[in-house]
Amino acid sequence: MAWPPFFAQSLSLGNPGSGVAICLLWTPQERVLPALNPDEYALVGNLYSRDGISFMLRTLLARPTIRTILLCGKDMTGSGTALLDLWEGQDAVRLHPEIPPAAVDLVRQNVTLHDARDLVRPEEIAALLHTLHCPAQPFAPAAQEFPYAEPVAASLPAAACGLLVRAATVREAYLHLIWNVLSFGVHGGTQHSSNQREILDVLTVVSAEPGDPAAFSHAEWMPFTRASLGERLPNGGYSGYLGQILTANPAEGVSYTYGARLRTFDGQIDQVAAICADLRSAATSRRALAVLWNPHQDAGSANPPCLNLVQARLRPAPGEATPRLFLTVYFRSHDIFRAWPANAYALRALQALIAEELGGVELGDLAILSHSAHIYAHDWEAAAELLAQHYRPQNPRLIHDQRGAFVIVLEPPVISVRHYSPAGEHLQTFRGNSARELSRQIAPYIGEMSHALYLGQELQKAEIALALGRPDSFHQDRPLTLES
Ligand SMILES: O=c1ccn([C@H]2C[C@H](O)[C@@H](COP(=O)(O)O)O2)c(=O)[nH]1
Repeated sequence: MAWPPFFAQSLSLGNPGSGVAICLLWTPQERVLPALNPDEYALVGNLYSRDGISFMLRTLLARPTIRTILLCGKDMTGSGTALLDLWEGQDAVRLHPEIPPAAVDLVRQNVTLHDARDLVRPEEIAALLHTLHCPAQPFAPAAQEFPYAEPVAASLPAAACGLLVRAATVREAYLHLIWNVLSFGVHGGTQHSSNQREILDVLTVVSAEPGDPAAFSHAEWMPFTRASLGERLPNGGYSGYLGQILTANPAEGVSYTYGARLRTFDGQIDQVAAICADLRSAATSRRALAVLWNPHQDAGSANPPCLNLVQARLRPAPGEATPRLFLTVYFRSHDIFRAWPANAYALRALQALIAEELGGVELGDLAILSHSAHIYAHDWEAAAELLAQHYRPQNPRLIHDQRGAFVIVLEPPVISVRHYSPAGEHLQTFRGNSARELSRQIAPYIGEMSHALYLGQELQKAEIALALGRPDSFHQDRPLTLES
């Protein structure tokens, strides 16, 4: 059996006859090892995370001759404190479930932890080690090894609030949203019977969904039919769900419609007409706004509207001269799986209707801010199945960075990086000696994660070509040509 069984490359072996292991926490081994006498320890390693404690136990049990652990080095993330807590009998650390409690007890009872946390000076660690005379002495009759299963996390860590999702169409955005809520949504109860996963304040920006309902990106696998969404009628009206949002016609079986709130607020105000009038009188207006929350009716109501605010803006898109019509909406509560796409299509139709009223302006982005973006527990399985069938992560090379492009050129002894706008205008130039230095300089100007990863790889290639004295071997987007 190979020992150590895990992370062997990250551990330094000394004298198998010693019963001492040194845990350096976050302090680099290469700083400390030169000062130590390798006869005086069996093993030196780090402990960066709480998960590492399980691997430490596995290593000790796989060759049960280590009787003292010298715990020193910088305790950056509290992993050292967690280790001590475990030795003191607390159950605060989640250990790998395959390690039986009896095996954990065996280690705790037979291996002494020598607490010298935050001792970082190599000479001081060496001096302390010298005082710990502890030969290898078995504390168990045989080695114990346990199976190891990769973890499957139920929910991944993320910021408490705020997520930006960009997509060309409602269909594409819908799949991204489901993936995000299932992956990062916080589990919790609701006022309804089912539990949910929820992200707070998700801003979804849809840039290229057609405004004409006949051309919507609807797919037959969405949880509502194309027929129920409705269409534009020859008389200028709308049928189905579109009718409920764009017209004041009452709908059967619902206590209110968004259309009634938009078109006849408090029984009288046509807020869509008001938005159009406002933008017609002042194209730069920031006051073209409709509210759907009516305090007279909604405070304390059992069924208040989820869509609360709609704002329209006329503004040219970057690099363009003529204004487009942008629409931003706010939902206090959004059922991402069942309601989001139908809401999004109807709002795109509303955006198109306002643009048409304003003389046929082009559509800008539709921005939907969902305060509570959730998927109910009874839909988790169907939502996951939908992803399995239809969600393909985007090819990072095809994601367009609206903050521009970077061209890397070697000008020995420096690397130069030219920043261009999406329209090809040269904006600024950065110069530096290493990939790390340039990464730091350009990071604030990169708009997409995939673009940052790509540039990191290209910069590293440029640095290697420079270090090898072969600047000719570097061409951005091509492998290094070192053979010739
Ligand atoms: O246009 C709508 C109407 C309703 N809902 C969902 C959001 C919530 O899941 C539920 C309303 O529940 P409360 O937030 O009021 O508890 O309906 C939407 O997502 N969009």
